[in-house]
Amino acid sequence: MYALQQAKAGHAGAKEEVIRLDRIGKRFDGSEVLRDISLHLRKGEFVSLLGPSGSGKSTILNIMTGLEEADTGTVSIGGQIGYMQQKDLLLPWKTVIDNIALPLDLKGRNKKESRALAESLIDRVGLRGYEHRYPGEMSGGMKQRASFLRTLIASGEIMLLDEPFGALDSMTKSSMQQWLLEVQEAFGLTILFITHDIEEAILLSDRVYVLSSRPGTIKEELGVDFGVGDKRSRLVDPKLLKMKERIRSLL
Ligand SMILES: Nc1ncnc2c1ncn2[C@@H]1O[C@H](COP(=O)(O)OP(=O)(O)OP(=O)(O)O)[C@@H](O)[C@H]1O
Repeated sequence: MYALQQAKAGHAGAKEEVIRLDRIGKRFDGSEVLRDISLHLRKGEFVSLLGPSGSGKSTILNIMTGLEEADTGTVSIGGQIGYMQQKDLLLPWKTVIDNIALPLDLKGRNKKESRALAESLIDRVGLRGYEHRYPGEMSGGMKQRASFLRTLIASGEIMLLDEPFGALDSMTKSSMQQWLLEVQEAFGLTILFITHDIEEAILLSDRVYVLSSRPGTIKEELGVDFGVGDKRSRLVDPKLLKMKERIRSLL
């Protein structure tokens, strides 16, 4: 898998573009859902799409992955995409390790090799000791980490994450955010992250696209650069509040 072979290869600041959408438009049943959406991601970036419900965020990811077709505009993708959808659930009758290896099984890969690869990465997602548990025996955060690893193993260096932490309580959410930044660093991932949560977008991202709805358009693209320390220090930075207010005024 490319992402694993290229671990630590990509970090924010690298310039190569891996995704570009140019002037995308989309209608469903005659109703305009997306208008003139242009955005890009550079290798190693963490970019968020922040917007109200119905602004077309999931549709944008569906267009990137080819699940939906744009009516107008162009899509360029330069890498392997992994897509973790909102409804991405683990199969309750399979153990964690079998759930993680499932996409490889579906691709017809050797079962032993698939499990060995899943095993080798289980520490990275903090699930050592839980490999043979069933999803029903695990917390929401653990299930999300297993689901994330399943997506990562199946695909590649670009991860599209549709509200992965939306259903988690605030303490779990905050530890998962930290975990995600560490995994991004370890695997050199490029991440496009959908969220409703303004603070979450600011804490995690290098850039944020703010969308408005009906139809979904990009209201603003904001660079998040507080200048000092790692992203965790943003939590206590006075600039956080200002930026939150600014984004709230756009929504
Ligand atoms: N396949 C489809 N057929 C018809 N309408 C659709 C389809 N997919 C999405 N829509 C509509 O397009 C609009 C945008 O949906 P989308 O799920 O992309 O928004 P979103 O910003 O991701 O919303 P949320 O934050 O609630 O997940 C909604 O009004 C939705 O009902």
